[in-house]
Amino acid sequence: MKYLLDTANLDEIRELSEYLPIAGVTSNPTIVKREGAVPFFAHMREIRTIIGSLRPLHIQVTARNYDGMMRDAEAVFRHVDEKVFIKVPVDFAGVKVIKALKRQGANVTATAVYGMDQAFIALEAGADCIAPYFNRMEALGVDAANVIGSIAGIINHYGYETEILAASFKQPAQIDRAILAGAHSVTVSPNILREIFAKKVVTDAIQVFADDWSDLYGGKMLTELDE
Ligand SMILES: O=C[C@H](O)COP(=O)(O)O
Repeated sequence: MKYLLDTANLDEIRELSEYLPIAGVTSNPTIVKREGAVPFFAHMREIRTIIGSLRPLHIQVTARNYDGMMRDAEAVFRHVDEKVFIKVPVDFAGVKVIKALKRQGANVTATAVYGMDQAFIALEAGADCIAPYFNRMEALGVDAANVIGSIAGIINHYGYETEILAASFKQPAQIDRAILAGAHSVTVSPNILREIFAKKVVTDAIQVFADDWSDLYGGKMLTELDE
């Protein structure tokens, strides 16, 4: 079970990967757009510097056809590095790209997955990761946990090495459901991750501990007590 950051914000990546067990970083063009028209490859190289070479960095192609997506992938390899997971939307052309990149030995993430049909084809095309869009499926009335559970079942049944990298979360409870359904990893925006720790019951409980300690020892910290 791994948590990735679904953001291109450098400050957030620095802080959250220092505090939380963050396994990598993902983005897509919409996420990059939130940072403004940054120098794209330099920005991605900076993310790589922050997370290091061992944690996966997923970067999405932007072209709409096979040749363009392959050129996008080559540009990412040239300007960032060859370990990047190339995120490829699972449309008709995207499946051809997934197959071709896997023949080259590249790391590939199949994205924009809204159902089992796309996921099963991406599995068979050899994708390393499949990114089902949890919240977007729920918004369509699809049982997202069931989709993830079914993909996980097929992966286990046939022995695929592909991992489910669940994406598109709008509430912490959706992350829980994706993991329980069988997602190997989840990619989550910084604000949703922070929400996990901002629950009032949690902050209240911790404050009571602090208040009780302060009452007991007249405001002295544990390290200020006599031996
Ligand atoms: O790259 C995939 C994103 O996780 C999609 O998230 P979103 O539904 O919040 O745009």
